[in-house]
Amino acid sequence: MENEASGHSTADVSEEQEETDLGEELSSALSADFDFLGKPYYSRTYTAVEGLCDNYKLKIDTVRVEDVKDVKDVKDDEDDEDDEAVKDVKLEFAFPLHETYVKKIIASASQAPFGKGEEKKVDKEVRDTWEIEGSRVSIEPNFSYRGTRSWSHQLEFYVLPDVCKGLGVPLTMASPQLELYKMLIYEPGGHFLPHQDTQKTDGMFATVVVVLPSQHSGGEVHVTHAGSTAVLDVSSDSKELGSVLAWYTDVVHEVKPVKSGYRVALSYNLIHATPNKPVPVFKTPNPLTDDEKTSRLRTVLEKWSKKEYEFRTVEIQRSGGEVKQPPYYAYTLGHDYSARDLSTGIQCLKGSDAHKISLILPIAKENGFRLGLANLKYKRSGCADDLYRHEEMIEELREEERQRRIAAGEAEESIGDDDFDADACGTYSGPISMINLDEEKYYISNVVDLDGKALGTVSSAQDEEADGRKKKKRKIEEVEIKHAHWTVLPPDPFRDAEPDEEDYHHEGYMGNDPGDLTYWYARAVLIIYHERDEKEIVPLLTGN
Ligand SMILES: O=C(O)CCC(=O)C(=O)O
Ligand SMILES: [Fe+2]
Repeated sequence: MENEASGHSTADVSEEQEETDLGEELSSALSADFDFLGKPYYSRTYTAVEGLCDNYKLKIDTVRVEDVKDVKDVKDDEDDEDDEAVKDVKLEFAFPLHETYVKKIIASASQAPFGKGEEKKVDKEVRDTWEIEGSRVSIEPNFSYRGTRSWSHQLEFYVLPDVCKGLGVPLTMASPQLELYKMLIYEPGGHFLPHQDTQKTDGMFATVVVVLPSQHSGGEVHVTHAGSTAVLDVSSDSKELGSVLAWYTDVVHEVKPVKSGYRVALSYNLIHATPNKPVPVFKTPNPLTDDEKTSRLRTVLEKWSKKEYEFRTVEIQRSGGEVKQPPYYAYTLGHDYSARDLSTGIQCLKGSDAHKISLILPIAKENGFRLGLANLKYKRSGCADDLYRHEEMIEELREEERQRRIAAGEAEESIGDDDFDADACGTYSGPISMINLDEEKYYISNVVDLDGKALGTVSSAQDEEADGRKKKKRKIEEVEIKHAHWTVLPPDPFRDAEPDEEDYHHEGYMGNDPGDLTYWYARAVLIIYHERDEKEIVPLLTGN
């Protein structure tokens, strides 16, 4: 669509060159759905070399004896302080967990209930599992191996990155947190029928289970998502090796009965840690792989970097001058961000935008491109269809009056202008649309780099030094984007959007002029340009 924002009417310009397709190719590469990264569930066994649980010991605080009826054999050597029926026994076990150890652990465990929220039930048909509160369980380095790092280090450096990658959790977000919920022990026959996990705390979006080294067979987890089921079976190396299982909370899962041995696991809640950001959800796969999508973008940027695309030049016939396409693009993002958000740079980005830009950034950097963020405003103004609407309204009222007269048996159904007072009907106040587009303009403001620093400013220290007048000048208002039909991607991004604001003026229906209608749309954009063009680009984007 040709538009006023170019500053020239179509009659003034003629295309001088073949249309370049950089804008089109870039738009298509950037519009790819980069969201497919993972699966709704994940499992892996850590190798002997990785030794997830080697050199660690399991430590359990047994409960106060008086609180537990069926505690079997937790008695410690240094026995009772008489009437205080309190035992604060700490049990410690090295891995792998032998049967005798597990029996001791079970002695201070209780039957795990199931159910939603407050309503918890124990029913061994549904769930036959022993459990111990997470707060009573810890894994610590075994004293004899001094160099061993903390268990939380193992979680942070092995388990969490693996699980996030497996589940496709965008890595630009602050890492989600693993919070120990329960220790679970399955004896032979132990199982849990199909269910979904409830969200136990705010921001919880997945369950992570660390299956500790303890020999068993059976106890595989069947996970079902979108109609297909997979089996997560980590029992074969369970004697020596630790494993991890994970699934999003909307995945239905079942723990099949343990056939032999003991399945001992730590269940963790995986909690989204970034405030005000959407909780990760599993995205439906897109037919193109991520690699294909990123390599398509890489190809476009490499070609652009090597100047293999022509930017457009048009001749202004009347003056004989020339208009050149500015060498940058503004690609509309999925979410909107305030100026304040943008001042934090890449950190403000939400969900799919965060993910997309984190993938684009290294490719852009490699090829000498700079990325920025900005607010984009789009204004469309034209004529309102108020005259037609008003006319329609009068027609409807006339028809109602005609029907009334027929029903009342009044002589004539035809109503002339004279016996129907249109003025008395008031003004039309229903919905109004635009019937004639007179002008459209795009404006850009708050252009920042990915650190949130305003484009064209040198450093915040220099900002401080600048006198008031200079500062004011730096405070960039809105700059009109000339040739927006070349620069803004994807083309015509607001075609199907609802306006964010609407402005309507009319003179009253007695005049013959329709009202003026203006629609405003706002979105954030990703700015992309080659570093060699920075000098040319900055004034265009900042007005300075
Ligand atoms: O033991 C497991 O692997 C999973 C247990 C489970 O599904 C649960 O605690 O909700
Ligand atoms: Fe579960």
